[in-house]
Amino acid sequence: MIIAIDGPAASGKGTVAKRIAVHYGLRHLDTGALYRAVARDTLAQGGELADSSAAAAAASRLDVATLDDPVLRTAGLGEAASVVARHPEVRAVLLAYQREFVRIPPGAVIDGRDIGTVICPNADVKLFVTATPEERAHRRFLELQAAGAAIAEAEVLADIRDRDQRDMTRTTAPLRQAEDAALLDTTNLDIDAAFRAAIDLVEAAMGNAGRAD
Ligand SMILES: Nc1ncnc2c1ncn2[C@@H]1O[C@H](COP(=O)(O)OP(=O)(O)OP(=O)(O)O)[C@@H](O)[C@H]1O
Ligand SMILES: Nc1ccn([C@@H]2O[C@H](COP(=O)(O)O)[C@@H](O)[C@H]2O)c(=O)n1
Repeated sequence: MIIAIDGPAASGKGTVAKRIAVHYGLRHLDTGALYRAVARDTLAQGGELADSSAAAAAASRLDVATLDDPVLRTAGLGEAASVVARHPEVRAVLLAYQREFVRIPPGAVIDGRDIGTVICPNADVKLFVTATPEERAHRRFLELQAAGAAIAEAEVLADIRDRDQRDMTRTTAPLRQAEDAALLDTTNLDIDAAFRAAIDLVEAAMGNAGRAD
């Protein structure tokens, strides 16, 4: 089974994806970490984020064992990831890894920006998780603050708006809801409520009537 989850930054898609994966005993892939790692490596190798050749070279050499590097969660690498993510050459290299990941039985829960539209257009279930920019900025601010980052909430909101704009307007694989994806707005839902709503949508898409609780 393949469950594809897309949505903008800090909408809660990764949190929901991880819990759905545990619930159904599936593997989980956070594809944002791939782009963050490519940005990290491009810079570490002395390249420019805007240089598609340097970024594609970093993508081809990517060591997926480094995807749990805590530095990937910093605000700067979120922004940097959205720059390398604009290069079609980078996306082509990462597409192969993502398709291979979901192909392994029993399937996977995979979250990102273009999963339902490009990576897994035939996924069994597609969700599009969203929330208002203000709510997303607040959540990301709390997360960064807990990690010890000194950043103002207004700055986080400005970053989120910039990133939304870049992700939605790029030519290759822009962020958008797939026509057959179910919408989950988590603005007024806490994590448990968002998870239960997500399970209801997954079960409905599979033709079942079960609940998470
Ligand atoms: N429904 C919710 N209510 C409150 N906080 C939430 C909710 N869902 C997630 N969070 C928190 O918001 C932050 C962002 O969530 P998460 O990382 O799941 O978002 P995301 O969409 O995967 O973000 P990104 O695309 O940037 O990786 C985390 O700190 C998470 O704990
Ligand atoms: N499938 C994807 C996933 C991510 N991106 C880009 O990476 C940036 C960081 O992603 P996070 O989910 O970790 O916030 C994101 O802003 C996108 O530019 C992507 O293009 N496709």
